[in-house]
Amino acid sequence: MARIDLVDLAHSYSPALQAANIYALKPMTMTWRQGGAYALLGPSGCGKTTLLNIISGLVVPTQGKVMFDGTDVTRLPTEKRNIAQVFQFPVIYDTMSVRQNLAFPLKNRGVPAAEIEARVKEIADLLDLGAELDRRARGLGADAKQKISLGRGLVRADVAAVLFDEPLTVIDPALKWELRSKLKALHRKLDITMIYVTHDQTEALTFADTVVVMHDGGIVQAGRPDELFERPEHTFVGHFIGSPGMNILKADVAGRSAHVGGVAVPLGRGYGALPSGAKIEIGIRPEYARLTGGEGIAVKVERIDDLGRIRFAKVRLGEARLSVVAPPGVALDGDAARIVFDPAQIHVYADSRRVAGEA
Ligand SMILES: Nc1ncnc2c1ncn2[C@@H]1O[C@H](COP(=O)(O)OP(=O)(O)OP(=O)(O)O)[C@@H](O)[C@H]1O
Repeated sequence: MARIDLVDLAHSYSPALQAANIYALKPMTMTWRQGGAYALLGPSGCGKTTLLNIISGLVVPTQGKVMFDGTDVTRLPTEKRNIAQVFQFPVIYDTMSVRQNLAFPLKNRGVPAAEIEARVKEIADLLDLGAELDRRARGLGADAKQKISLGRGLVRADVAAVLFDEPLTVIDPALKWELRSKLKALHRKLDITMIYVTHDQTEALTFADTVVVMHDGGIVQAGRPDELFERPEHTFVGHFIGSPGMNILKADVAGRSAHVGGVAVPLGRGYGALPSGAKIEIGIRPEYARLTGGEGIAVKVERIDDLGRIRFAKVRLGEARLSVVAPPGVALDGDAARIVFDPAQIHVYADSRRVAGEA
């Protein structure tokens, strides 16, 4: 168990790339607290695996330090870092039984037999592998094999951290939900620092208590799932989290109102001088904008998507397109309609970063 500090860390994969100022990871400083459940979330190519490999020791960063509980481990090889890793595909011994597979990391470190037995049983029960303990791994399906991999990653109580790299990729969709909940329960019980890499927001939001969102080699926000939803610090977070994502609209902002395509939109906070020359946008989640029976801003409805529990309308406001809630009972007369926003839920962004505003 450890607290992990990344201090002024950055990485470029070669001197030539560095000379061209191309960094897979841009300079960052952050702390992963002991016992935290983190998800590292972002689209393909944003630098998640690079960051995970720097923490595990597979990659030495171009710049900066990795500290485990205050000790500099930047140049320490993986096997000396006392971490466990779970990859996309099962890493197990086919010829061994499930029990032997789970016991292996403990046996390797000379843990007493009675302790091994108890720990293997505990982990097997938590992962619903209790009935398979004496079966040979070879005969099991992909799901069960990956469960063994997860178990091998979690079986040691003394690890600094467990790193998961898209661990549920091979798991049947119906089982994914269950395994995610199990991992969360295991985290609560075991009090181990866990870092879970994924590009899937549902996986990240259901597993983690802190979601670290990466974009283009940098961390754009680290926060609780509700913070990412309610107060995205970067337009990328607004757009990437949520389904549909946040509406981001070009605007002119002065005081407590924004102008979007010539239409005035009242804001819940006041904005003094915004950085001159910056790109100014407002962001509003579809859940906080809705079609009305009469009042509000005139828009053109392009389509309605019925998601069962909720309906979203895609509407056009001048040049901008946005998603808004279409409440039950709101009758549409042709494609012309009106929408209202909840002013308290509108955020203002300057060059993609949220501006706090005054109450
Ligand atoms: N060995 C390498 N040499 C040069 N560039 C690399 C190398 N590995 C990764 N990159 C580049 O670094 C950037 C970050 O890649 P990385 O694999 O960390 O992203 P990722 O978010 O994990 O993506 P994915 O989900 O596709 O694995 C990308 O632009 C990638 O092309």
